Amino acid sequence: MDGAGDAAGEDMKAWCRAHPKIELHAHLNGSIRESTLLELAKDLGEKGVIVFEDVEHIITKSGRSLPECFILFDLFHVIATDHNSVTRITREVVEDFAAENVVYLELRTTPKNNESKGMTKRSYMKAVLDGLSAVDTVELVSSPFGNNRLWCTKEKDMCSPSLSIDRRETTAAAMETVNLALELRDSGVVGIDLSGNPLIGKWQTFLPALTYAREKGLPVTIHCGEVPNKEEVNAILDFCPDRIGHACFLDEDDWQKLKASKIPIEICLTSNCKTNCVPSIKDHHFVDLYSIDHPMILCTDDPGLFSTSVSNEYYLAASTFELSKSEMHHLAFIAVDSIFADDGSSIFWKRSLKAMKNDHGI
Ligand SMILES: CNc1ncnc2c1ncn2[C@@H]1O[C@H](COP(=O)(O)O)[C@@H](O)[C@H]1O
Ligand SMILES: [Zn+2]
Repeated sequence: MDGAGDAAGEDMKAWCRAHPKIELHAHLNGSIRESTLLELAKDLGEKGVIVFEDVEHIITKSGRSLPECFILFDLFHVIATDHNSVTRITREVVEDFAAENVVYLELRTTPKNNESKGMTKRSYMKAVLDGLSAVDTVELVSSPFGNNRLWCTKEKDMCSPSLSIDRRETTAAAMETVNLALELRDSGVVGIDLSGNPLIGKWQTFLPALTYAREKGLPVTIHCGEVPNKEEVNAILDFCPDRIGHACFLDEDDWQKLKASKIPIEICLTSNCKTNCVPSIKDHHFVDLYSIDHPMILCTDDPGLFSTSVSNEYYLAASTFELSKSEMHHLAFIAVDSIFADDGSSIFWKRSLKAMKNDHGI
């Protein structure tokens, strides 16, 4: 790239970082700072719970296949699953998103039982909610429009948690998670996610809990087509979730169904590339979906695990698909239509972004 190209790239990078953004697909334990993971692992090493030297290189390794990611998550859960560390990582993760001008964050996490730490799904979620309350005000990057206006003055309120069902769980355990989510609605929980190793578990196991969530008015998002599984993709599309994540391995007839359904898709460019779910970013299904205006949201999936950020995902989209600032602005803005928070806050965020649009004539 020549000097002018470099400068344009740097300008777009700064613009993507400073632009107000919405993140709708991030897993708490996939978003932990590497420095925190290393520190917690070192502590456990000193206590003799793990051998630090054995895990250090696994934590810092950058390229990982999809199966390797799930081995790593099991390690993260050993390192980070006690109440205090859950509270700490939640606070840090939200502050990190806020620091790059994420104005609304749906952070999902799998409530966990861990008898050895006296942890139940409920106490795990209490630790997460404590972390949200402990979020400090973050100094936001300045606006891309030359003033220093803050778009999110109360970072504490920017995060709406969702509860994940892990594909390793039974129907009863999935049901317990949905009941917990319903119980915690007043504390800000906004939805249910189905995630976990896509090679494990059967759709029929989770369907009763997902149907129950829907009956109770709790929005549902589902990891769909992360590996080829036509039968399941079909069943998910028939269920018609409020959003889906990934959508990498779909046959032509599934694509037609998905496009007709207008179900918003959480797009995770780096995650899909690093786990070899797509051959390269330029071959990503984003291109086809963008050309027909299908609702999409640029997301990170696991910013810690994949060394990325929402700003970086925006920059990747802008630079790979040659999108202008105004096209990127449109992409950031339409994400508001897919958030799970109730109408009031949805309208609020929409207004914030609209005000910016009017003020700056974008
Ligand atoms: C890479 N693509 C992915 N596909 C499917 N599930 C994923 C995932 N990335 C993360 N998770 C799910 O999120 C958990 C970690 O966060 P929490 O402990 O819930 O906060 C993982 O154990 C897995 O169940
Ligand atoms: Zn995910």
